[in-house]
Amino acid sequence: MRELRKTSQFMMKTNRLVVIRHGESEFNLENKFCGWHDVSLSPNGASEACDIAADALIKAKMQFDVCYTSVLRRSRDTADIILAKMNSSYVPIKADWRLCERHYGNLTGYNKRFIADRYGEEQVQYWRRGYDGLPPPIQPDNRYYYAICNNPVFSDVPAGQFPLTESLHMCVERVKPAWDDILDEVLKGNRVMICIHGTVARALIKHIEGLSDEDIQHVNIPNSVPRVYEYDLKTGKLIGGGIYLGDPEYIKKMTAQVASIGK
Ligand SMILES: O=C(OP(=O)(O)O)[C@H](O)COP(=O)(O)O
Repeated sequence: MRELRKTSQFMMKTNRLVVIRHGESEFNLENKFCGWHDVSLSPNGASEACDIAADALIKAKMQFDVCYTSVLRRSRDTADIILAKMNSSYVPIKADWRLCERHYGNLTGYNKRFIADRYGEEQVQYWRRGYDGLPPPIQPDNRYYYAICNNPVFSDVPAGQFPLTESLHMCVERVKPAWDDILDEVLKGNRVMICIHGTVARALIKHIEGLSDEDIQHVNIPNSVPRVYEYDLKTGKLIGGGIYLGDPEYIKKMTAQVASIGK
């Protein structure tokens, strides 16, 4: 991906878009698969949204006209915190179920190390990062099954489309129509922030950047680090970006932590 432009060349009219993963959640802290379970940010996650995400956006002099989130509270709360710190709480937030995290099936709620010890690291990494890796469907005896099925935040999910598990591939197909709506906003010149989740961000990034099924397996998204894209408003083409805002050493460390199965 090319670098963002530093100066206005040939009077090209462009618009920037930010994709960001929510701050650390309670399940991120406990190293548990989360997916469609609706957990809160950890105290550290709320601080990250304020001190890492918002500060990076303020430093880069970014402002927004509209923000997209999933319907899950870790995504919405992160957007609220960022916009408040930017003195931009007036920015409308559009919560869209199609931007929810990948449904982690029956892995939901389990510690990743526990699952790796039971099924082996190779199998777990395939479930986590293989493009067609499909965890076993969630079962009624999973302790989060009823909380997920009965969560009213999912009331907009059309009948027949409520998943019991999802691969990254399925997540890409779910996110494409939502992305078409978002790209319309970007190309109208509205400044958009998308505040979402690790795997649905990978689905979006694969689609936006045209990454191969193989290459996306190696992409890991740290919490609370803004990733910027730039579009040519005349042609509608992506002309730069996929660039993180923030301290490269911090980003490298946090990305490695996300890639790891952990303890
Ligand atoms: O729900 C999740 O992502 P989220 O914390 O971004 O919402 C996943 O549990 C992240 O786990 P993974 O990085 O092993 O795919």
